[in-house]
Amino acid sequence: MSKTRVYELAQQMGIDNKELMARLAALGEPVTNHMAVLEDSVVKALTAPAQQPTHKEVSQEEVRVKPTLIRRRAKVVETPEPEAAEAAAPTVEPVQEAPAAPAAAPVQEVAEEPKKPVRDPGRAIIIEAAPKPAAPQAPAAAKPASAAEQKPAALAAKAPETPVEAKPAAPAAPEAAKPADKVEAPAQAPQAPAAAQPAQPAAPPKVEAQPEQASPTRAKILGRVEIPIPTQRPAERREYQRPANGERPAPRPGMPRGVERPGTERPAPRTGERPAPHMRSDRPAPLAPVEVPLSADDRRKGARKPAPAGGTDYAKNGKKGAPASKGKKEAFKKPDLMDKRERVFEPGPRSKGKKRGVEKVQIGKKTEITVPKAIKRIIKISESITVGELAKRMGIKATDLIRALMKMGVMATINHPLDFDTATILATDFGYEIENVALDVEEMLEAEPDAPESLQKRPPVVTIMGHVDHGKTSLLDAIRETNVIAGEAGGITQHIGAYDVELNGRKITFLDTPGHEAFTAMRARGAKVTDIVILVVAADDGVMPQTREAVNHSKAAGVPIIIAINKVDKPEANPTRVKQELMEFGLVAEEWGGDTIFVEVSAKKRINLESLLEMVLLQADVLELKANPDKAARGTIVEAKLDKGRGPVATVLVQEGTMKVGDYFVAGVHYGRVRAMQNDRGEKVPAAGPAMPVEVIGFTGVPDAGDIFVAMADEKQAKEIANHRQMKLRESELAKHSKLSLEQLYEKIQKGEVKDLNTIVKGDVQGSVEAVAESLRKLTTAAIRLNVLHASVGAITETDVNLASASNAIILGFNVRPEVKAAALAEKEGVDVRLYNIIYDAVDDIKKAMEGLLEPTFKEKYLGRAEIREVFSVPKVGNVAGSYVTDGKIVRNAQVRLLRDNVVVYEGKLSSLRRFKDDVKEVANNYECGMSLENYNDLKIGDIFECFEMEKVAGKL
Ligand SMILES: Nc1nc2c(ncn2[C@@H]2O[C@H](COP(=O)(O)OP(=O)(O)OP(=O)(O)O)[C@@H](O)[C@H]2O)c(=O)[nH]1
Repeated sequence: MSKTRVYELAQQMGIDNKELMARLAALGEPVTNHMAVLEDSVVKALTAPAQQPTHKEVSQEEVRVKPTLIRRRAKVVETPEPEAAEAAAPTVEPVQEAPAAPAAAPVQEVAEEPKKPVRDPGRAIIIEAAPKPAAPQAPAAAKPASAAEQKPAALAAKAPETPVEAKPAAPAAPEAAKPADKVEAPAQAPQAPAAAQPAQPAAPPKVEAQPEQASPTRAKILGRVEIPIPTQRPAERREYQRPANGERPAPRPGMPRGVERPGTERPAPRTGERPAPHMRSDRPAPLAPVEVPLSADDRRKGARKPAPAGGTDYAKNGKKGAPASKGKKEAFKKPDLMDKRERVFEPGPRSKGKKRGVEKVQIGKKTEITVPKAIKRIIKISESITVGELAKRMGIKATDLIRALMKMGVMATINHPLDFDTATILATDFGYEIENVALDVEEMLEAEPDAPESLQKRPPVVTIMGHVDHGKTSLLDAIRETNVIAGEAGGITQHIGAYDVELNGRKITFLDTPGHEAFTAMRARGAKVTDIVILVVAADDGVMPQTREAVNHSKAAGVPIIIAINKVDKPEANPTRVKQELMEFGLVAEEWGGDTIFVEVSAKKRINLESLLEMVLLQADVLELKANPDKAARGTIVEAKLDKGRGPVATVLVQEGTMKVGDYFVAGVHYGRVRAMQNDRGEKVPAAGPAMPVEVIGFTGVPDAGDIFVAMADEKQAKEIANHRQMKLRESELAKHSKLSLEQLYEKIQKGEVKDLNTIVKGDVQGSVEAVAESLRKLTTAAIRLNVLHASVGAITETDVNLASASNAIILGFNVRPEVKAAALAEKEGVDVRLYNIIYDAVDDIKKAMEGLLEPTFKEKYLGRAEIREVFSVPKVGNVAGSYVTDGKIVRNAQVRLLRDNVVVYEGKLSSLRRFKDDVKEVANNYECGMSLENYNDLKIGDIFECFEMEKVAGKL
């Protein structure tokens, strides 16, 4: 003992090197590092004071119970706490290598002890603590057994008794010495609390010796709980049983948390084999001497807590009390909470129980049935609503709604748009009401009927139509120029899509979009702009196909026609023939007893232009065209464009009211404020009255020709309506449905929605067109009248589709095809285009549709087109067409028809389809290929192959 180093002494005392160094410094023996050698006197000085202040004395009482067993009882004499001394449990140490016997002994010995402390749960810890001072001794006894593992423990055990003995052991197993030192510390501080704390590391060797019986551990539990708890692993068992009976064992709440865990803390013995000076269980021990005033309970807690908590060294420096009380709180509260939770949520012992419990609670909440207030059961929709949106607003699953729809015979997806009626029926089933707010918006925009006294005469709006080259543009220009020269000179003519001319102080507005295409396109958009149509027919050419079309379009729109027989200056002009030809359309000249105005003019020679205008004014008088100029403006967009400098610009034809600069307005899906207006002569105008065309700047977007323009009271309103329309547009695009198809006809007839069936007939020869038209007219019944709006020779054009769209008509084609653009437009507009080879089939279809018997089972699906660029004659094969695929694709096994000037000349199958020398299944767009037809050799350059296939369609009726 002559040489004791700082770190050794620190270990012996169970304190940090630093702390020891601090104490040394306090003693006036400063050291520089932990390796410094201390004199015996210094060591004594350091260790002695710890004993003096305490009022406790610890002595060992050894009794050799058996030859292999020594019972050591630590006698603690403590003035304030005599119980502690009593509580000092006897420890039994195995002597020699006889693990079984000593193991049994301690149980017996210890079992006696708990009796006292059992009354107070806190005392249970004393019982646990009691063996601890003895525990170090146990290994001491084991030491001779020369079990290397036990060495440290043995040293530790010996240390308190005969430190001199322990010393030699230390060099032999320096590592092992550490635990010994730890244990030694309490020995040096023989007070009960100090002794209690090191117990934990000391106990393990016993357990190791007796792994099966683990008597020390068991002893603790038995002493602590005093209920019939199984002797083996009580803590674990309790843990396991807890969820099963849903409640914790009674003693638990009263017990500090830390106490319970030692049961699970079996690995503790390792401390014996693997010295761990840092372990928290050791820490309280060295500090114990300083904490003399602590109660026995506190000491116990302090001793127990660190190990199970595996936590920090909060037991130091007097903080001990706090965690202990916290532990109690937890001990009382947490089990309560757990119990509640278990009772409520945990049906079984599984850990998943918690989750399940949570789920159950949620399910419980969901089952609450709440009926929304009446006001909340009204769903406002605009025109249409998707299935998903309706379900969302009703708070039901979309699948439920889809199921309800299926019951109604409607197969729908979540994005399927529902119209107002369907939505109403569905919503009623679910206890909701549907309110159509779209109607409100449109109602807001509806023109109020004007009081008769507020109406004033307005200029007529005229459109010029006619066949190509009959002089429409020339006539328009002639009228305008004449008028400009006659009127205000100097103005720079602007093309704004419309202009007005003046005659005898009266104005006439001309729409500068000659041709019935524009007229019908605008009408198809719902705009009724034109009051009078001037039909130009060249006197030298007579009635031509487009003349007929123009007549039909005008008639379909119900607009009166004035015939301008043009080019009368020409020598070959024959106005009488024109009059005769037009009689066929019911346009009979006045001098021949009819009511149609005919004017013979010459645009070139400016002949009779004034009388033409006079006739227009006369017709306007007949029509009594009037409007109220003293209200907010309403009109139609005639033309619109995006100007680089000015942004969106549109020509508005005011139809009623007066438009002023600064007015807010809405036009189609756009809105804006009139920033500036100018007329066709480029003059700025502050206001525009009825029938006056003006170019307006101030749109937020480019509107479409035919959009209705309405001046609004304020911007907010205009914006709201425009947004609403945009939404509606999107919805209607989604809900795109045909205007009228033959399949729907019967249904609509039944509902009384259709009184007139309008058709447009197109054919390859005039004879068949007339025959079809005549046959169709004969189908007229009392319930439904069949109108042939237009019948002509040639391909189905965009104009035909527009007319059909505007008049809700069906197009019937005989041996003709729609032009590509026309087909696309028909698809877009939802116009039903039916193509036939036999007249009988067409008439029969209409008849069946009217009777509700139409059962279409196949529908043609267009695949693509190829144009013949070259024709080769191949021996034994026949003619092969070198073709170029211009649209879609050509498929070898699909059906094909050969079109010559859009007239079907052959329909059948391909006999071959090749790319270079290879037979191919299909050829895509923009590729060349060789094609030949089965049993048909008349192929010509410029012919078109149209490839299609027949698709089976479920009968809709
Ligand atoms: N002799 C004579 N020629 C005329 C008269 N009106 C027009 N033309 C001529 O007829 C041709 C066609 O005139 P346009 O005004 O272009 O006919 P359009 O109907 O507008 O023709 P598209 O715009 O192609 O539909 C021009 O060469 C004109 O010079 C006329 O009154 N007399």
